[in-house]
Amino acid sequence: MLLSPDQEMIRDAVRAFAREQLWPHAARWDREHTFPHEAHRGLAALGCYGVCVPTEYGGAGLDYLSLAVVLEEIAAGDGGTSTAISVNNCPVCAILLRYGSEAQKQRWLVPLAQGQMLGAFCLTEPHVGSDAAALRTTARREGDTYVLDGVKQFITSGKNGQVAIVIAVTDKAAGKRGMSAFIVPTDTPGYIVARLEDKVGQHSSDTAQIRLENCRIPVENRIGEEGEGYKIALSALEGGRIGIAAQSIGMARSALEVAIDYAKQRESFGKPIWEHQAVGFRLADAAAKLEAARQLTWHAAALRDAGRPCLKEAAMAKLIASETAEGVCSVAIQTLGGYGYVSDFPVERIWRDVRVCQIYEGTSDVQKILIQRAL
Ligand SMILES: CC(C)(COP(=O)(O)OP(=O)(O)OC[C@H]1O[C@@H](n2cnc3c(N)ncnc32)[C@H](O)[C@@H]1OP(=O)(O)O)[C@@H](O)C(=O)NCCC(=O)NCCSC(=O)CCS(=O)O
Repeated sequence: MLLSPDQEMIRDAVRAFAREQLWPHAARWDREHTFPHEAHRGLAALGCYGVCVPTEYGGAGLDYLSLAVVLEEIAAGDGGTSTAISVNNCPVCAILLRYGSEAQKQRWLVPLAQGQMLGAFCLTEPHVGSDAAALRTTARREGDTYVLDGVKQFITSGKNGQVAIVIAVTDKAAGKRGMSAFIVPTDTPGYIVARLEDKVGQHSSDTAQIRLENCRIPVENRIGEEGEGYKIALSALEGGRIGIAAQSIGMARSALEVAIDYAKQRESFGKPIWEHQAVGFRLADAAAKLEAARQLTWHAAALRDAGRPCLKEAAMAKLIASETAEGVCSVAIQTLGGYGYVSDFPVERIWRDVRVCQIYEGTSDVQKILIQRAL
């Protein structure tokens, strides 16, 4: 698949930003667990917060292929930053765009797409991950308000975000049709950041456990009708998975570039290790697999842009890209030998950052469920 001249221009602009403003700082953000506010402001100014949101709602008015390109470039600069931006785009902005009322779009989508706010998505719970229909968090209607109670787990930007979309049970007896989606500003009393997870990687983005304790929000913050929450969540995850696939590719691409540079400089047995077939073939293999994953991802994005079903293709893209990316990072480490395993070089960090792409927004096994169903 080819990018259009406009998509190439967008790629080049975000790539330049990522090379100058993300990549040089990523190791320090990782070490110091820093959320890079300044870099986020720069990415927001570039239109990265609401890539597929129409311009009348504050977005860049582009398509999913452009979003995939943007996320690959951000991830090539810093994995954790790409995750926060990915979640903000999809599921968060995507849900408000597709299911939000006009008033909700004006109140929440516009600032989220412009980057004045950062969004979080609260589906997963401590005891409920893949089986997303088994949620326990409840939303009880009381007059003109809903009162939310429960615990949400592994929430990207749960602390640094200003608004969260929360999926909660409104009618237990109705099962999958008994869940609803709500907009919860994170400064609402009862929205409690219970803890920040101590993660293997992606230290530049916060992952929080959120306790909702008597958290009262107005009825107008419900998205869509009561009972539509599960469908809203699953439909948004479809697009989100294209984003995670693209991120995986971006992170792995950077690791591969480091490995190629190293292999061309490092000498053993009288010549650069690049000239040893064992090393060169390993890197060639990694580059080929990465390009295949990119093409699968772009294909899923193009289907979505064409308004065609892409549930299976999005699942395939996430499965293949995230698993390929870990393999490519491992090859990069192998190429650097001992130096690949220490923090003097970036490949161990990228390997840590990319590992979670096989887990969040649906594990590899969940992607296989979706693919198998479509066969
Ligand atoms: C494992 C699952 C795939 C199982 O799904 P189900 O079998 O329970 O769901 P269905 O019965 O197929 O669908 C229910 C309902 O939704 C509609 N639906 C489903 N997919 C779509 C779609 N892509 N677009 C539109 N609508 C859709 C479907 O038609 C049904 O509607 P009706 O009832 O017929 O009207 C599923 O549970 C699953 O995906 N599990 C994984 C959950 C997951 O990814 N969790 C991670 C969450 S985010 C996270 O990790 C935190 C990181 S971050 O901060 O984002």
